[in-house]
Amino acid sequence: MPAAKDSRSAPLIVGLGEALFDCFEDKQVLGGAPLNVAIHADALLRPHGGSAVTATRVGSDPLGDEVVRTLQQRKVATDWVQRDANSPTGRVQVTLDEQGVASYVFEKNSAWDAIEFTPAFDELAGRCDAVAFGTLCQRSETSRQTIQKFLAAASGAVRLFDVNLRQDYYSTDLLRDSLRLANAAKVNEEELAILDERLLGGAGGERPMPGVAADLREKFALEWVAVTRGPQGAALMNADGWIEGEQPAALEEADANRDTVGAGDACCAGLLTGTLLGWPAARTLSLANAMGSFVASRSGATPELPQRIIDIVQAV
Ligand SMILES: Nc1ncnc2c1ncn2[C@@H]1O[C@H](COP(=O)(O)OP(=O)(O)O)[C@@H](O)[C@H]1O
Ligand SMILES: O=C(O)C(=O)C[C@H](O)[C@H](O)COP(=O)(O)O
Repeated sequence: MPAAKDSRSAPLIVGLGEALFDCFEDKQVLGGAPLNVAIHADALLRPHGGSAVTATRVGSDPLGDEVVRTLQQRKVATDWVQRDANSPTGRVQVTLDEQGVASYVFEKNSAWDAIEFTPAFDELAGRCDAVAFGTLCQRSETSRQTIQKFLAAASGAVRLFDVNLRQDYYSTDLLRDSLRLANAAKVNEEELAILDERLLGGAGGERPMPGVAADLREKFALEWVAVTRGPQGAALMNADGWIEGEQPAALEEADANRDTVGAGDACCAGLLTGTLLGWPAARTLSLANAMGSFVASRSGATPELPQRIIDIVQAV
């Protein structure tokens, strides 16, 4: 795994992007990859004196208030939550299939689209140890520029591109540019096949995953490429080759109303935590799988972590 920026004892992770509400048929749940990563990573790093935050922008509306209130309840600092008086907090319509697998339709022109690269963001970028970002948070020209500036200022950090591909919001150029800004990537199987086809000249889905991950890693000079594979768990390609962790738990004892929303984000929190704590890749992947399967077994993206997961991070 890439080493943390230095051996500081209080690692700091930033989830950079849009905090939003996942709107299901019968409920509205706070989410958005950056917020999910921040809440989970903060809980994981706390026993080590570390923390995580989200750098985001929400409306000056009741949903924006709820974002701030939820972060406060989960003891995540809100200093980098910008408020926008002119545009609403983001919302996404989520539809679940019979397996609880989600598809998304995003509402346009949300507060995030006007995210500013402020001196406070600059200061945060300069001292964080890891930052996670995706494609969705680069819908507007303003947000694209803010992401670029933040990542340039975070040049010493682990910069994880979690592709989080939503079909309406990506172009090949955006994918290529994002991979160039990153030094690590997390994709699911479908995203890996799309990147193979679009950026590596593959037929898409025909080549074995380790080979595609190795080519992606080499082409974009990434330290590692993690591939999430649903119930098979995550694996990653780094300088040592293709590495697997302990498999995720089956979802037998899962909530009846479970959904997979946020499983990938929880996995990212585990990947970044293990990386910053200097763990071997296999152990990091085991934590990522424990996180992913726990969140996949529950409703919503940010259930409170059980003690058995905190025990994994606490054990030396
Ligand atoms: N059905 C499942 N059973 C056990 N673990 C799961 C299941 N679905 C997801 N996970 C865990 O969550 C991680 C992320 O899920 P996945 O659906 O592959 O990613 P993404 O949400 O990014 O598309 C997996 O690597 C695995 O650890
Ligand atoms: O921000 C986004 O990209 C969203 O779609 C909002 C969702 O709350 C999560 O991001 C779901 O993420 P995963 O299920 O882990 O892939």
